[in-house]
Amino acid sequence: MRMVIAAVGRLRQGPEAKLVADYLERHAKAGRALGLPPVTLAEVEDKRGGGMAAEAALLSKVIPEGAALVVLDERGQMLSSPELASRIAGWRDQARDVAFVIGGADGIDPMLRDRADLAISFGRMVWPHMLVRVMLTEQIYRATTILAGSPYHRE
Ligand SMILES: C[S@@+](CC[C@H](N)C(=O)[O-])C[C@H]1O[C@@H](n2cnc3c(N)ncnc32)[C@H](O)[C@@H]1O
Repeated sequence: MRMVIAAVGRLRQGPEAKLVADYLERHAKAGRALGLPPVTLAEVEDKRGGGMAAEAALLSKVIPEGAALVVLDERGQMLSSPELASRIAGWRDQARDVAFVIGGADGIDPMLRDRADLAISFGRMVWPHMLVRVMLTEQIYRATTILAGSPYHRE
């Protein structure tokens, strides 16, 4: 199993990048005993102004073939943290790769969005993509702690 976050745009050094690195490191440590791999971050950037279609083409190149495709989208489903944990455990148990996709300023091209296995919403409000990275990495770490039975997550 591989776990990838495929995101449009480059996250420069700063508080968001620090938080993302911290959650990814915590997930990597906690996930080892559970058979969960570290999450790799694949950033794509279209410098030619090709819009969402060009971004989707770049994103498709970094999404492993056959991976469960999870798009982050305000129109998606609002999962609980235990529900996300159980989805992740399911992909692990099927030895299936998973790719979480975060779009750019205009969102995710409908061609890519429509073939997603799952669309996750962090509420109906639109968040900046770098904050979505922070929230997603925290939720992946939280899911890992739920699977580990550690007290980080409390209902
Ligand atoms: C600035 S938003 C783009 C919003 C754009 N209007 C759209 O239609 O998707 C950049 C990316 O952050 C993610 N995002 C923003 N708000 C979100 C939310 N509430 N839930 C899940 N993902 C969100 C999505 O991946 C989105 O493509």
